[in-house]
Amino acid sequence: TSSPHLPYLQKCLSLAEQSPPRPTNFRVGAILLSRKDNDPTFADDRILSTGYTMELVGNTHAEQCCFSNYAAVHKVSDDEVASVLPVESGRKLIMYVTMEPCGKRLSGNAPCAQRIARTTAGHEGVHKVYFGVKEPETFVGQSEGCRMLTEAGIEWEHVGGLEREILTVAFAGHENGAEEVRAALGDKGNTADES
Ligand SMILES: Nc1nc(=O)c(N)c(NC[C@H](O)[C@H](O)[C@H](O)COP(=O)(O)O)[nH]1
Ligand SMILES: [Zn+2]
Repeated sequence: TSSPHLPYLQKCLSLAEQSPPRPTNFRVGAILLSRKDNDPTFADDRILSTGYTMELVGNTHAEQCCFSNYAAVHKVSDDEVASVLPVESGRKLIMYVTMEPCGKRLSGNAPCAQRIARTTAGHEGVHKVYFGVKEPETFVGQSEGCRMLTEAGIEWEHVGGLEREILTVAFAGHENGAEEVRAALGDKGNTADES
């Protein structure tokens, strides 16, 4: 039986495919939604925002665009997005991202794990993040995103099954993308089943 999370990762993958290919980052897609507690079929999910890498002007990440899009709709600056995220008893904020939120960016811009963690400063914020692959070591070596989420008290979970597709899209702008996909598939934590 396939995981109920896969349709959301599939949608994130479609978002990632809209990202302009670059050798200097990964093409990633993200969704922010509100989920009713104890709702096993996710029937009452409410999509709040989506984003993909470089959707917005500048060197922007998918999760960053997801928050920025939401902030813009609610007429606040990116830094104030936490103040306009919905807080409803019996519901939690969930994020789906094709790739583990970054813990460090070579550009020095604020990493997405930090942006997600900031939503919980003084607010309920994001409760859990589901992602389809760990960040490959290409740019920053061993990824720190999950550790940063844990430190912020935010749950996270790797949902397997779409690793090859997600990495193929992520690496599309890279010189030797196919080789990097094979290497990343070999990494522990991204071992796709042999199918
Ligand atoms: N989760 C995630 N979403 C994205 O939209 C994206 N592009 C990355 N990519 C992570 C990678 O580590 C950084 O792209 C490099 O570290 C270069 O940093 P910049 O992107 O130039 O800030 N990761
Ligand atoms: Zn990021």
